[in-house]
Amino acid sequence: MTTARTDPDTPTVGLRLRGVELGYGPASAPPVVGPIDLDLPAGATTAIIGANGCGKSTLLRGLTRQLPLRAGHIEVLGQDLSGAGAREYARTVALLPQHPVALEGMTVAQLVARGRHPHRGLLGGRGDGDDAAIAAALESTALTELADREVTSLSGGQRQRAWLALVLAQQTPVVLLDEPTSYLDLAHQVDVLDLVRLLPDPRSAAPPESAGPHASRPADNGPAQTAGAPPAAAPRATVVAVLHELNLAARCADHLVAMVRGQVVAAGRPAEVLVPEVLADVFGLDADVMPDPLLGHPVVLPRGIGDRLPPRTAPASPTAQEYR
Ligand SMILES: Nc1ncnc2c1ncn2[C@@H]1O[C@H](COP(=O)(O)OP(=O)(O)OP(=O)(O)O)[C@@H](O)[C@H]1O
Repeated sequence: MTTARTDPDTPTVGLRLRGVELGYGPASAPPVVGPIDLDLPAGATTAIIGANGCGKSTLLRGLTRQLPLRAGHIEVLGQDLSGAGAREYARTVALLPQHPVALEGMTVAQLVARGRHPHRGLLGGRGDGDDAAIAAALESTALTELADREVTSLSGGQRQRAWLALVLAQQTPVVLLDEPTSYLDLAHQVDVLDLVRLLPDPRSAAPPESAGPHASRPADNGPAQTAGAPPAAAPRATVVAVLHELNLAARCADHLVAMVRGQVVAAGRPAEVLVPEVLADVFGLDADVMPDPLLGHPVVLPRGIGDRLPPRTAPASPTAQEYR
């Protein structure tokens, strides 16, 4: 497993699952997820991959307590938060759901401000810290100029960034994202994932600039303590994202978890998980994998499914030079 830090005072496991089972309907129905034991590294980015319907979103719902555990327990940053109230939990763990819906008439700024609710007392008003967190979240998602627009009037990608801004404004040390890039163009996908994978842990005094959207990518996909951009004094948030785009997952995540039918079948660094045997197990996909020539992370080259494979000797394709 990838471990993010060596400091003995900070937990190296962000989320520790033991015997976790999740499901819908009567308890007698078979679980959709589990039982699973899983350690996700603290201060690092984990991507969960797997075929449609294998239980990725269900697992995230369990991690945010939207879905009660049928069995087992989850430790968050070394703590048992099972007895914590909803507000307290939401100060530690934030979720960007797969299909969030904004209220009609709500502006981007109003939506993002909802991320501050867990930080206020029951009668508490909005303070300077709230305004700063909202402004920073809008800026890092490039939405400052759209702050007064109604969320429902935005494009799919802008809307997705608005929801991400809400999660950023929540300033939690654990951030869960269910397909955060599904409506984004390629540049915004890279931008958003680079933003979230460098999110500072809000419990530290890290300068917010360390999570800037254009911060550079470490070359080797290594664990957090070797990542090039943030200084050693800026611990990162624990981020868990469901991602379908395997090459982006390999580029942006320190750690991958592959699921099949509610079970974890592989977990580790991208180069350990994205191998042809695992891709065949998880997706029924025949694929080659090779290292990215510049960044070093694995790149998946899908060849086909089962016996519907195209011929291996493809006709010569035009070179980049010929396109120019
Ligand atoms: N609210 C629900 N009630 C009953 N069954 C559900 C519910 N939500 C999901 N399921 C079922 O649980 C299984 C896992 O669904 P889940 O959404 O967790 O998969 P996923 O891996 O996130 O899929 P996708 O990649 O398509 O988003 C599926 O069989 C799905 O039909």
